Amino acid sequence: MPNSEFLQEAEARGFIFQCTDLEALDAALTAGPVAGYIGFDPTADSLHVGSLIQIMLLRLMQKHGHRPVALMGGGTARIGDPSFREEARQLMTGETIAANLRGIEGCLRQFLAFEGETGARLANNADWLDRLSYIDLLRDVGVHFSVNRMLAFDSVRSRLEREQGLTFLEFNYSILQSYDFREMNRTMGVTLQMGGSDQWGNIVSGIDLVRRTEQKQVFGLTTPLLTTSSGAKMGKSARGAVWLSAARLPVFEYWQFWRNVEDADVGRFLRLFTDLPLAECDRLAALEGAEVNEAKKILATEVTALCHGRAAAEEAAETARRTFEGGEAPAALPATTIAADLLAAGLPAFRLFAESGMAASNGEARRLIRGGGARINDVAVKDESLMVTPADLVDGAIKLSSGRKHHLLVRPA
Ligand SMILES: Nc1ncnc2c1ncn2[C@@H]1O[C@H](COP(=O)(O)OP(=O)(O)OP(=O)(O)O)[C@@H](O)[C@H]1O
Ligand SMILES: N[C@@H](Cc1ccc(O)cc1)C(=O)O
Repeated sequence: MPNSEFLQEAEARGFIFQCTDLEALDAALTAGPVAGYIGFDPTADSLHVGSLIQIMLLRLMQKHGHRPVALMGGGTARIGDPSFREEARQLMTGETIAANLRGIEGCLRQFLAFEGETGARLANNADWLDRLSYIDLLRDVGVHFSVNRMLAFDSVRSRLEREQGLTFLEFNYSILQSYDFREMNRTMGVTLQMGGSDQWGNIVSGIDLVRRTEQKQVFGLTTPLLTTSSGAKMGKSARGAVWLSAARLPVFEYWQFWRNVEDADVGRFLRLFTDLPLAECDRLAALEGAEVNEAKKILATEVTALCHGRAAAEEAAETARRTFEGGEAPAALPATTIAADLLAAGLPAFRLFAESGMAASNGEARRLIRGGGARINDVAVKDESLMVTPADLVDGAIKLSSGRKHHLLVRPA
């Protein structure tokens, strides 16, 4: 059991996968404030819930009096991290990277407090990587890297085994991430780098560089790579990524994503993604039967409040309550099923009305929608081609209404 409060809570909440030297890190954290960083490449203009565990870990550091540093990879995004990726990333233009940086900074600011003495820090590695000169870099840093060792990392193995391989551009990525660690150690006193378990190779390379050139011990800590209980990579839904920016994903849909998690995930997600005390997470995780749904609503509201503010989260919860619990009790409504793969692929609203039997044909469904008489989950359908996907499921069903009196619950089967 670690002595430092940060590691104790990180462990209890399920954040820790691997650490390069847990005992020594624990001693450093116990001795005083530690600065630790996590890097985020601006590969899109918003972060998604896959990065949320990393953001929550930075918050946890801050809570326990340590200094979190969020590094935006404005420089590394020009290369693209090949770790565990099947194919090279599309190269991005300078304008795209600049726009993405603004979006990502917005996401990070939603979660971390950057003000004041104990505030988090925000950095951009373009500030130092863009200035590097090739031969100097090779002599200063390249000399400490063993190609044999770089090729042995799991994160690049599958690429090396395949014909199209790994470009020399990508091969340089871990050198630059290692350079970041050393640079931030020198200028900001950063002694810890964290990240998802896919970052292990890059993190260990950085630790090695600091040890060789600075004769200092620094640390690496990785989180598990989150999947849902059914094995899907966390963060992606049938509609694509679950984005943290409201411009990309409306707050209500974000709330819904958390409301619809699998029963077995409720406790784990409460511990990782909310600030609720552990005892409360355990209590909610132990609920069974219909009560699990109450726990999921609390999860959805708490997670949404951290990302979008409490008022927006409460509003989403209230919209859901009105939509699904407002009118008739959903259990009392007639119900039918629709092929699960049809819904998984997404289908236009008019087809759902026709497929489910709420309208006799596609034509009748279109007329119903045009006439303003169709509602999905109690929200009027204005566009007959509105795509309906599993993200619209609430308690496993989609409520269709035709006029005021005719309702039908549609469940995937
Ligand atoms: N499902 C996940 N669970 C835990 N950590 C994750 C997950 N997805 C991403 N991360 C972590 O978040 C940080 C940023 O991830 P990354 O840049 O690979 O995401 P991405 O590029 O948006 O996703 P993808 O690789 O699917 O395109 C890294 O530290 C990574 O390890
Ligand atoms: N390589 C990380 C991002 C990152 C960039 C620079 C760093 O110094 C650290 C991490 C990723 O792909 O998620």
